[in-house]
Amino acid sequence: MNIALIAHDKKKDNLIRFVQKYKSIFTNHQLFATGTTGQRIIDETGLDVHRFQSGPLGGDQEIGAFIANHKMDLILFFRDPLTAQPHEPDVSALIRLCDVYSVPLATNNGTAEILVKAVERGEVENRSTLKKNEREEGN
Ligand SMILES: O=C(CO)COP(=O)(O)O
Repeated sequence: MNIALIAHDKKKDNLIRFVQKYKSIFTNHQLFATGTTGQRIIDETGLDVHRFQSGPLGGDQEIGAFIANHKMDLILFFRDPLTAQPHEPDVSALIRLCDVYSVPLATNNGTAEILVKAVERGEVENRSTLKKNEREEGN
């Protein structure tokens, strides 16, 4: 399963703690992240992470492109709702694409807890498999 991990600056500590807590689950999946978030996860958890550009430099859009190509199965995006982001349009576009493609998205710790437990139980669908099945069924 391809999982994207993203956190705004004031939520990065929060995300790191979350990834450490569920490291045994994350270790079984392919992890992707925006640049700074990804580097911190690598440094502080030892997990293998594919890093995109930093969010303000296009990282959110790169993850969006993966979503549009059915290559991202889950997004955990620890957003900071109290700080204006210079790349707010990119943030909105990423969230919009999750809705366009029905990709599960958590924007806070509480929802992320629920989703990661669903991943552990094997309840989150793999997008590429889902797309292949739809093609075969002619949808
Ligand atoms: O800004 C971000 C998401 O919108 C996160 O980017 P960084 O992980 O590079 O800080």
